[in-house]
Amino acid sequence: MSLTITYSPAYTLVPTYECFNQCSYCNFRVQPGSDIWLSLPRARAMLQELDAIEILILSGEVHPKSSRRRTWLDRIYDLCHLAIAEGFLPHTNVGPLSFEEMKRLKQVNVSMGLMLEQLTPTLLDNVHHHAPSKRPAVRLEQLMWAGQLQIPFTTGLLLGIGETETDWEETLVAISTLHNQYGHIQEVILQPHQPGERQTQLALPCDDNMLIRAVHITRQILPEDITIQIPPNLVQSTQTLLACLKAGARDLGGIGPLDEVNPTYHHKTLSTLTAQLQTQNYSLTPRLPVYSQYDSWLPANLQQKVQSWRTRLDSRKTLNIQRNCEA
Ligand SMILES: O=c1nc2n(C[C@H](O)[C@H](O)[C@H](O)CO)c3cc(O)ccc3cc-2c(=O)[nH]1
Ligand SMILES: C[C@H]1O[C@@H](n2cnc3c(N)ncnc32)[C@H](O)[C@@H]1O
Ligand code: MET
Ligand code: SF4
Repeated sequence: MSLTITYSPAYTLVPTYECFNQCSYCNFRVQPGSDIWLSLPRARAMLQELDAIEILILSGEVHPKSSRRRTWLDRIYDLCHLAIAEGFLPHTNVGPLSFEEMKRLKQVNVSMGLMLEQLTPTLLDNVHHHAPSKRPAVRLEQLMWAGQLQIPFTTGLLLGIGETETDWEETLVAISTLHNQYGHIQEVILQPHQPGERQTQLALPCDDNMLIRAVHITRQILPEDITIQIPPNLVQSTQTLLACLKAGARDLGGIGPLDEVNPTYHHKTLSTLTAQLQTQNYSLTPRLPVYSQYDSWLPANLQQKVQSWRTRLDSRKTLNIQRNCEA
């Protein structure tokens, strides 16, 4: 029997690249006011004939006290609503939200996400010096609210931004503690930092051995029911990817035409990834952006859409098995 590795067939919509934070490793942000926000008609056009299930809504941030904050959140809500109307399942990751904002977006998302990055406050003196959204207390509170609101949640660690192994452990223990309380963390991303062309401060990439070590440590600390996700385009070799799987990673995250956060690091095609995984007897299979144990947490209309996607995926798999048997 082969071991199943999952990925989410995804397409990313970016409401705006403008962001009031300046994380020194970011290749995504532009100055507030210098960007034209994604309009609904343009988004509708982008969503035509996509081979995706998940729509990842990934955004730069408008300051919580700005007069434009309400318009920004409305646009995010409307984009999620549009994605659902077009037959997709939204997952929103747009930085910290107020409790009310999060509650509102729960109505139009099958899961949501926010990277914890790292809990250590030392990063506020360097990479996060101009990034108030990255204050550890603010992000921890987000994870707690998501639990209270019963939102299936994705979080993760950004690796190689100047933290120590003890910092990883501290962050992972905090995630475990919150999950033990609310049971809402479906997956944890181990995101190796990779330099791009636009970041304000040149920095080294996260070394592959460091990533493999992080997977080992993570598997030891996190509860069994949290899946470890590795973005395959950010590892430097196939060997490393296979070593991460051996160490306990089970998911490759959203795979689509463009990684908006790291646009210079392209994904391999699914058939290449499938072949590479097969050499070690892993089989690659698509999944939804919500793990099935959380289906009952979703609003009724979204439960219906998720059910029909599950049926579609199951029949696709049966077809594949039949084809393999005939071949
Ligand atoms: O294509 C990407 N997808 C990213 N995703 C998407 C992720 O791969 C999928 O949306 C989840 O697996 C949900 O199915 C994130 C989701 C989060 O909630 C938090 C952070 C990320 C980071 C990225 C990313 O850098 N690139
Ligand atoms: C959406 C997520 O993308 C991650 N992120 C931001 N910039 C980079 C980079 N250069 N390399 C890898 N990950 C990055 C952060 O962890 C953020 O929370
Ligand atoms: N701004 C959000 C965050 O950092 C999501 C996008 S980052 C490119 O959490
Ligand atoms: S990583 Fe997110 S919060 Fe930081 S500057 Fe980039 S878009 Fe803004």
